[in-house]
Amino acid sequence: MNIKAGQLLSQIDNPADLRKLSKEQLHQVCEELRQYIIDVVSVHGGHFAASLGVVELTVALHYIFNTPYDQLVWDVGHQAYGHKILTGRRDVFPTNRKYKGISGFPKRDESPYDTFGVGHSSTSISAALGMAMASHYKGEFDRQHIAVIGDGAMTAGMAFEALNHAGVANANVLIILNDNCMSIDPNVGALKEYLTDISTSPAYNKLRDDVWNLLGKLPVGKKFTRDMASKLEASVKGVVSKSSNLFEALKLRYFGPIDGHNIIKLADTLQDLKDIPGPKLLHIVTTKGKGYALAEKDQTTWHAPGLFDKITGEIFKKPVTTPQPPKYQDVFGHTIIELAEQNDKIMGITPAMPSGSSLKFMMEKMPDRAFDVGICEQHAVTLSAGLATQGMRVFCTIYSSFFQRAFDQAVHDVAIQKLPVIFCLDRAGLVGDDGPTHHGAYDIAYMRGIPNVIISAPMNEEELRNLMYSAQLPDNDMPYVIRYPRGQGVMPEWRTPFKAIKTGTGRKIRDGKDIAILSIGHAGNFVTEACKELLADGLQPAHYDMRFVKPLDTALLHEVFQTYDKVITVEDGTIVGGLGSAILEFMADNNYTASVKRLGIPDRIVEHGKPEELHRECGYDAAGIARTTREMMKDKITVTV
Ligand SMILES: Cc1ncc(C[n+]2csc(CCOP(=O)(O)OP(=O)(O)O)c2C)c(N)n1
Ligand SMILES: CC(=O)[C@@H](O)[C@H](O)COP(=O)(O)O
Ligand SMILES: [Mg+2]
Repeated sequence: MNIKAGQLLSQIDNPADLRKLSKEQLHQVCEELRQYIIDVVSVHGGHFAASLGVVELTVALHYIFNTPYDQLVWDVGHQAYGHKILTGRRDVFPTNRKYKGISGFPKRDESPYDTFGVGHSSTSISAALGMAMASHYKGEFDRQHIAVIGDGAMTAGMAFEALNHAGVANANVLIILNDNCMSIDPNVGALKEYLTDISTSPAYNKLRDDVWNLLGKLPVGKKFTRDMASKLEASVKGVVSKSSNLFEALKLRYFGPIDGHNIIKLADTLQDLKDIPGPKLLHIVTTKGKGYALAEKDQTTWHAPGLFDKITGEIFKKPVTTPQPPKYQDVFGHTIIELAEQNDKIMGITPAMPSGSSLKFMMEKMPDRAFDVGICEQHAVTLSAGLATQGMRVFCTIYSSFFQRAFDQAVHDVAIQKLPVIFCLDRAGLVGDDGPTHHGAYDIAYMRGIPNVIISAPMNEEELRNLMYSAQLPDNDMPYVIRYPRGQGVMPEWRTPFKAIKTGTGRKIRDGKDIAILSIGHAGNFVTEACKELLADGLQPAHYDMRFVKPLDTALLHEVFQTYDKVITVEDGTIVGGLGSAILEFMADNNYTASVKRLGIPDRIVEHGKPEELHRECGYDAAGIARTTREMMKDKITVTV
């Protein structure tokens, strides 16, 4: 379907075209940009509500600043669709997040306007500050550096670390705090309450008006002078003590809050702020999903709704005739409640993904035992460690790629102290459309080197339940990782009775001849499929579901290497340091020789696309496994004519 951009938008091939328009025409540009996002995302999918909320900001930024010379960094980048459309990617926008299409996030090698690659939150202030410091060093004093960060992303430690530095750095950086009171789910924490207070407090509103009056007195086109700056500071002091404004206390000039949907006010304000040197923060208030009523009303659902009918708002579900297996996240979400009903020491922690991880079920049912702590993975892990010191059995659920943030906490606070925190690493493996920033590729590799840690992965829903059950039993006194992928499992009837799985034991799924395939986790199902194909060819591979990467099931591995001289390992994770590497180490340590082929995520960045497309590209879908098996078995295949 050919989706047409509106009359003005279709003529904006880059921000220079936008800058030729009058300020009054910006209203129409905003309207057309919003409509184009709705038209394309409804048909092609992607993040939705966040981009709608920053339409006016996006237009104002590219109108006022000289991008890409002035450097604009979007935090997370899920809200940057308008930015992509205005910066030369309007016509390819329908390929957004598709295999070989443009990325759903800003990406440096995609456009000079994408100054910094993003996907994970709370990096924008550090990155923009780095750019600003480099400009200062190079004498590029006319260059502007802008970080756009949401109220959710602002809750992360990294953002505070950057603010702490920005306030004293001699650098020209503007931080725009896009406050919509939402993360993916409603934002949480004291900062959120503080921002609400600022936005509603009469003292701050008076301060804001004074500041705007002062700015309004600036002669058009005249630079903001030191004199003006000191008057502005005096006005700030006159209304509230500087130390009572968090950002002022951190030595950033604070402006706002202002209405982030008033395009003219935004443009004027940005124009004024351009002339104020040094670190400063503009607080804007916006509505996530602005301009699409259903999204404004249910912002969590419309964060990334999937395909929908833009007129009726109906979100399309895949038509299904047979009972479907649940998503792994939902098996986690329901199972933790069942376990918590039996074990009053169980608690649940998620850093900002209550819906995505399905911990929200427990948060609703047991609000004193399950918590969203904001986009704070490091805190989530050490908090879990603290709870564990007091005998709590904590299930800390984190997306595999976001868990990378908390590696040191996993080592220093959990593993060294041998605290039995249970890490449920959701979205492990290739996640699909979100691409390389979100693939859960590395967790096995980076956790495997840490002593005292158990690493497991279920092949199906039943195993996930049983691993969760086993991890919380009193006889487990070790940190316990359970990794599982995005999306559905394979068992429609998944509410199976709990059975303990002995740590470090795998299982034989099928006996075979000549070759054994060892898999970990959900990818074992690709092996099952491949085996069906191979059996039809007359080949008989054995299949073992290892279940644990650490400790390995050594008894099972001795059986494998004493029986088979050809082995394939399959994992939905990097082959560098993953299950395959662990098997090679076992072989070396035990003087086994066999031909081994490792299948998994290769040692390169895998881009975005549907998981099936990516598994195929990486050669560990069923067809790839069957192909590798045939190649290894070439000498054994007899061709009958
Ligand atoms: C480190 C990390 N943790 C979690 C996420 C998942 N995530 C993506 S967007 C988002 C909400 C961000 O909220 P905010 O910054 O306020 O932006 P908004 O969507 O409200 O515009 C979250 C939690 C992430 N991208 N990175
Ligand atoms: C931008 C971001 O980080 C999240 O919105 C992420 O895309 C969610 O992924 P899931 O769709 O797998 O929950
Ligand atoms: Mg927000």
